[in-house]
Formats: sequence, C-alpha cells, structure tokens
Amino acid sequence: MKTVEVPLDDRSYPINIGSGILDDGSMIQRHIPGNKVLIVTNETIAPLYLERCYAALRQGDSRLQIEHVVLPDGEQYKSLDVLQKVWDKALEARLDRNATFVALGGGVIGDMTGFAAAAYQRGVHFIQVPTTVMAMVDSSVGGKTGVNHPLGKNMIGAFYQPRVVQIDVETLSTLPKRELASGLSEIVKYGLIRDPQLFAWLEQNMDKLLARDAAAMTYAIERSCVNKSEVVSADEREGGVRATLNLGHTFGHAMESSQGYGVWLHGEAVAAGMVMAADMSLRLGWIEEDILHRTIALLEMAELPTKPPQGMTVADFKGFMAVDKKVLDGKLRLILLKGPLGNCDVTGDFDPAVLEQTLEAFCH
Ligand SMILES: NC(=O)c1ccc[n+]([C@@H]2O[C@H](COP(=O)([O-])OP(=O)(O)OC[C@H]3O[C@@H](n4cnc5c(N)ncnc54)[C@H](O)[C@@H]3O)[C@@H](O)[C@H]2O)c1
Ligand SMILES: O=C(O)C(=O)C[C@@H](O)[C@H](O)[C@H](O)COP(=O)(O)O
Ligand SMILES: [Zn+2]
Repeated sequence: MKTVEVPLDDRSYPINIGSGILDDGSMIQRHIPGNKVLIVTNETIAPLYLERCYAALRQGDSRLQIEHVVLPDGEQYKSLDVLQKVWDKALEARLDRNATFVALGGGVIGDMTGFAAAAYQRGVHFIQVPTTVMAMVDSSVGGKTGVNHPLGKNMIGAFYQPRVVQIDVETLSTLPKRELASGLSEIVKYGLIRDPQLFAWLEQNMDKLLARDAAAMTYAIERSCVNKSEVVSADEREGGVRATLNLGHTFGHAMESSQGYGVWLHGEAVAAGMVMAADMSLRLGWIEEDILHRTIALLEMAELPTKPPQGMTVADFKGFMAVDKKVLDGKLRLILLKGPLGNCDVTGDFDPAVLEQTLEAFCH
C-alpha cells in the first residue's frame, strides 16, 4: 500500500492507495471520531460495493450506527434538489455534529457528499472512498465540493477537506471503459501543467492504463495524487497556483453545460478543452507546435475527444465562459501553456482576438 500525505495544518490527511483497502475496517474506522456514519452512494455503485463498505465499518468491536442513502446516478443529478435527500436522511437518522459522511463513488458522489457534510449542522466529518479513475486522481483530493447550477458547472459549493481518502484500485475492474478514459484526461492535465516526466510516461504507457494494468494504474494514481497534493497544500482556496488545475476547464465546463450535464463526460470535455487551450497558447506564440501535437496524440491514444461537440457555437462558448469562476472583476482569466512542456500561466493578459480565433477554429 502507498500513502500520499496532503499537508494542510490541522486539516492534513492521508491518501491511501492499494488493493483491497475497501475491506479494511480498521483503516477507515480510525478516521471516524464519533459513533454515527452516513454512507452516500448511488444506484449503480450500491449493488457493487455498499455491502462491502458496511462490512468494513462493522469489523471488530465496531460501535458504529451506520446509515446509507442511495442517490440517482448521473451528472444531471449533481444538484441542490437531489442533495436535499442526503440532509433528509441525516436528520431522519438523528445524525449529530460528530457524524461522519462517507462518499462511496465517483466524482459526482464525492463532490455532493463533501458539500452535504460541509453544510450539515455547519460541518460534520467527511471521508472519500473514490471508485472511478477521475475521483482517484483528482476529485477526492483537495476539498472542492459542490453541485451544478443550470447556468454553470460547480457554481454552488464549498472548500471542505476529507479526513482520509481510501483508494481501492480493485474497484476499477467494474468501471465502464468510457468512464475510465474520462479519468485519464486529468492525468494528462498534470503532465501538461507541471509534470513533463509523467507526460512522457503516459506516452509510453497509455495502453497499459487502458488495459487496467494494476501496477501502471497504481503508479498513475499515486503520481497524480502527489501532484494534486503539492498544488493544494500550496494554495488550498485557489488564490493563485491552484487555478492551474483548471487547464482546459473553462472551455470544458462550457461544453458540459451547453450540451446538458451528463451528455459529455467531464474528462471528455476537459480533453477537448485542453486542446483548445494549447491551440490558443500556440497562436499567442507561447509554446512550440510540438506540444500541441503531442497533446492531441496522447489524448487520441486515450480515446478522448480533441474537438468540442458538433454544433457548439462561439456564442455558446462565450455565454458560459463569462460566468467561469476564474472571472475576476468581469475579466476572464485562462490557464494557458507557456514555455517548455510542463509550464503554464493563469492569466487574463492575452489578446482577446486570439481567443476569438481559437473559438472560431474549433466551432467550424
Ligand atoms: N472536486 C474536484 O476537484 C473535482 C475534480 C475532477 C472532477 N470533479 C467532478 O467529478 C465529476 C465526474 O466524476 P466521475 O468521472 O467520477 O463521474 P461519476 O461520479 O458520474 O462516475 C462515473 C460513472 O461511473 C459509475 N461508477 C463509479 N464507480 C464505479 C465502479 N467502480 N464500477 C462501476 N461503475 C462505477 C458511476 O455510477 C457513474 O455512472 C464531475 O461532476 C466533475 O465536475 C471534481
Ligand atoms: O481541484 C481543483 O482545483 C480543480 O480545479 C480540479 C478540476 O479537475 C475539477 O474539475 C474541479 O472541480 C474544477 O473546479 P471549478 O472550481 O472549476 O469548478
Ligand atoms: Zn476536472
């Protein structure tokens, strides 16, 4: 088993990565301070893993009262309306301020459960048990929690850190192929923004990840968690460097929102968004052409899209990009690649005509 630490003063926590972790009772129980637990999961994951999660929490001389709530499955249900079901269950079960909410699932369940925990009685304990590549390499780490709004992705939420992240790589055996590929997109992101060695490793090993090779997958997850931990611990609330984790997301979130949540997966939209960011960086003269070509080739290897959905217009992009969370005092900031592979900048300092050129090029 590997452990990556997230150092955040009194909010520090470990990310445990290995096989069979889901069944290890003591490893999760030691992070539960009180005697009440609410497992939040969805209708796809519950039949696969809920009973095992209960069994781990019941192991030994467990003193825990364990409750669960099963949400509908899909990005379209990442809403305040559906989140209400978590708080309903918590209140019906008389959960108090020492309760622990356990997120068992992918990024949707993790983001929603974290926000539910942040808001329930102004904050209860929270544990992440991610079961998708996306959640293992990105969403379970760093404490961005929340839900979507019809007018924009993740618009309602809070920064709220888990007490531990328990990654059992064996759960990936049941993950559909399209979902696996979606998660690979965020690993490519770490390569582009700060880890050129990881990028080069991905170029050599993408086939192993697609084949779910356990050693390759564990390496990619660990390396991703190290990257995310370093960025988050340097800038927990996105005052600066954390925004680099948003590479491709301003374009990508516009794709997800305009298509209707769930039509394009998050990682698919981020993949096409990263290509648009690289294209714009090249037009600005900030990177060599080679970086754009390698990015497209790597994403194609991962079977991810490199262009936005058919029919999306420049106006669609502009409408959603205008409400991006990186807009400050009305000025859009983007993450653009700059310099050799592995370098980028968070900036509003670019010629808007160049953004227009990129949007025009990808909307035809
Ligand atoms: N908080 C963050 O920092 C952060 C980072 C990245 C993504 N996100 C968010 O995460 C969400 C996407 O997460 P996701 O890609 O995990 O999608 P998801 O949570 O919708 O899960 C993908 C699908 O796989 C199913 N599933 C999950 N685990 C499974 C398993 N082991 N076996 C079989 N099926 C399984 C789910 O039920 C779902 O149908 C988006 O809402 C995105 O905005 C947040
Ligand atoms: O953790 C972060 O910071 C990220 O930006 C990670 C992203 O991959 C993730 O999609 C995040 O949810 C986007 O956040 P948002 O603030 O742009 O909604
Ligand atoms: Zn993302």
